[in-house]
Amino acid sequence: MKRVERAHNVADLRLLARSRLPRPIFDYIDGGADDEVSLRRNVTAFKDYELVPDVLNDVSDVRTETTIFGQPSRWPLMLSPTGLTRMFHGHAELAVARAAARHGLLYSLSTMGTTRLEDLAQAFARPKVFQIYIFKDRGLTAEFVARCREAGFHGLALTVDTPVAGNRERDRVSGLSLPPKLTLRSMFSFALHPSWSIPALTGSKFDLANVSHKVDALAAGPMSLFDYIGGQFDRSVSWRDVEWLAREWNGPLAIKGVMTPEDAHRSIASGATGVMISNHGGRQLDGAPAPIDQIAAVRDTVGDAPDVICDGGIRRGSDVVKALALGATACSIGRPYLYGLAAAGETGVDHLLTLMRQEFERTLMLAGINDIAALSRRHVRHRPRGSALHR
Ligand SMILES: Cc1cc2nc3c(=O)[nH]c(=O)nc-3n(C[C@H](O)[C@H](O)[C@H](O)COP(=O)(O)O)c2cc1C
Ligand SMILES: CC(C)CC(=O)C(=O)O
Repeated sequence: MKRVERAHNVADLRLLARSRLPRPIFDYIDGGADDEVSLRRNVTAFKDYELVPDVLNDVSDVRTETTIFGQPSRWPLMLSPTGLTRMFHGHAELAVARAAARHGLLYSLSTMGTTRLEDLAQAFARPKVFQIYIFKDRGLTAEFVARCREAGFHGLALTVDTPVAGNRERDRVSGLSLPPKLTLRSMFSFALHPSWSIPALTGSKFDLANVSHKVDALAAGPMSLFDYIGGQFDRSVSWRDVEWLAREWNGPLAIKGVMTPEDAHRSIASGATGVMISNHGGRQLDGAPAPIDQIAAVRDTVGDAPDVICDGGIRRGSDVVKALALGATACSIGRPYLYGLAAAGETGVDHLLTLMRQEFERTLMLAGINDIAALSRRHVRHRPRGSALHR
């Protein structure tokens, strides 16, 4: 049995990823902003919800299919956009997208991805979403819309929680740069991981494939992520941009990084078809609430039609069941699939998606649910930590 197949859950895959990657690269995936309060809370908040089961409901056939961004999905999970994916494994975004396709799930490609959107589209016939960061060069945004339409992307996600880079102290300590460079502190860790380091430092590319034709910031040599974001991302982004993008794209559009019912309402009023409730996996505003805790209020405000996607902290299939019961259309994951990718490439992502799917289906059956449409708020009960039921 391969080592990755002995991983029984996301936590096991995380440990495998940690052993495979030089520490600065692992920390870039794993870390969050400031004191990492939101990073931890995103995960633990799920444990504050109990699942209240029904029984004797005939769960021999469980219906899990749904629609996200107007596209069919085998179950209510999608893969969030992550930048710089080639740093974690040489097969990068294509490996993740292929595994997602095998599982009948939507994949999202980041503006800051390391695969051209056209190449991804060609290799990935399944429904796909492009995530947009708005650069100071506004021409890029209009270009993305045209390129995505031409390449056959089905939806856009506009990330709005990154006007500046969050203060990721693990990256400051490790001296993480684009592309990675050796520092005195990191040299030892790179030397201990030759299978990562040799191809990485001697040739494989960290090309920001979708923007590098216009933004040549890295030409002068490695720079920190903080400097890159500070130099390139547009801080003046506002609701007018949402209205503009919704008009230009005229298709499924989610605003990623919305945390409140008010902003969710405004997103839909501005022309978006959905929101991703997200604090960027605790990598931006530390102290922001956990997405799971915001779902019910957001759903109550926007009504039944818009996509409400819970993004952040999902580590078990049972977490997806809880989010759906509270009113989410689906959940989206970042780190879990990156741990799988770093652990074993496409096989690792595949294994992760199999594990989460099994957990999801098992939880539904144990909770007496034979159709996800039947999940409702009576299936969850909020029991904040400290109750005797929690460790
Ligand atoms: C390494 C890494 C890179 C990320 N890059 C992006 C990105 O380019 N664009 C974006 O909108 N979100 C990005 N995110 C945030 C994810 O899309 C997602 O919101 C987050 O990972 C969800 O939390 P989770 O990791 O707990 O699942 C990134 C997250 C990680 C861990
Ligand atoms: C390259 C970055 C902007 C990707 C990102 O959003 C992140 O690291 O959280």
